[in-house]
Amino acid sequence: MLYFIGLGLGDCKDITVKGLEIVRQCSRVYLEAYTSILTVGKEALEEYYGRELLLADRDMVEQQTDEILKGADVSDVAFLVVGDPFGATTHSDLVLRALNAGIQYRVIHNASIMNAVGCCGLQLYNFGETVSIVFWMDTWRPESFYDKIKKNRDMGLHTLCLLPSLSRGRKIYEPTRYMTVAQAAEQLLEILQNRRDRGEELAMTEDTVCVGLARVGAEDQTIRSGTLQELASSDLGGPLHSMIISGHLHPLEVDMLKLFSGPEGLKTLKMTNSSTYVS
Ligand SMILES: C[S@@+](CC[C@H](N)C(=O)[O-])C[C@H]1O[C@@H](n2cnc3c(N)ncnc32)[C@H](O)[C@@H]1O
Repeated sequence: MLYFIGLGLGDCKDITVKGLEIVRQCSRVYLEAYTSILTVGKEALEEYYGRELLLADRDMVEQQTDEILKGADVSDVAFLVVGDPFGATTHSDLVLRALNAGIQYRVIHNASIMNAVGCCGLQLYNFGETVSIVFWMDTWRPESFYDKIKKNRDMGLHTLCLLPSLSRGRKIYEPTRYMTVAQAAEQLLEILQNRRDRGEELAMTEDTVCVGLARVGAEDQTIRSGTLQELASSDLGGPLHSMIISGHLHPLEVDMLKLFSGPEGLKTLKMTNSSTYVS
């Protein structure tokens, strides 16, 4: 049996009881190490689970699948994924390859960033398509995520933006580079300026209400609501970060966001339903 086991978002203890029992009885346990991370690191997981973990980077999962599947028809193998195995991650290819090789599989679910973002008070019902923001390079500066945000906002929907965390390779579990909420907000501000220069009708402005979320589920989880401009100069600490661009805001959502509006006096500002702050 191949078990896909979600680890949750916070630390080693977020694995479910069912997941932990399976990890302890499997013959091999792989830790998927490229779509997300737990900041506690591999060693802490190994100590808590009482098992050695084999790192599975993108190359292994996509090109050396046989190594993961070896013997899973006659013994149990676990494949651990941070968050939920099917939350903003697709391991369908591994599922299909397992079935093709005559290997059964089971999924042990856990919390995902896709649902945990509800902690900021924005209703999950009111979210549109999730987008992934990418690191810009000198000559490669795609803006397609902005167009998706625009589609969502045109329908009054919030947008969850996942921010990249790039792992250096197989032997290194911690990402060497991750995008902060401030960097994502800066990229969006630049796109807004580009689109304004082109005379386009904008999806949002510098004053649109956004939410930055860092290390959701961990002890030091940090949530910050503010305008896009304000988030561009925020510092939410270490990885991982996500950001939400609000759509139409229900009064209850506004009340919740005010809880996270920071020390700089934003609490004296009122948010309107048009998703902008007014003084
Ligand atoms: C490709 S998704 C993988 C999601 C994972 N399978 C899950 O179900 O949560 C990884 C992205 O989700 C976001 N993310 C994951 N965990 C997070 C956390 N604890 N706090 C904030 N953002 C997080 C980050 O933007 C990160 O780069």
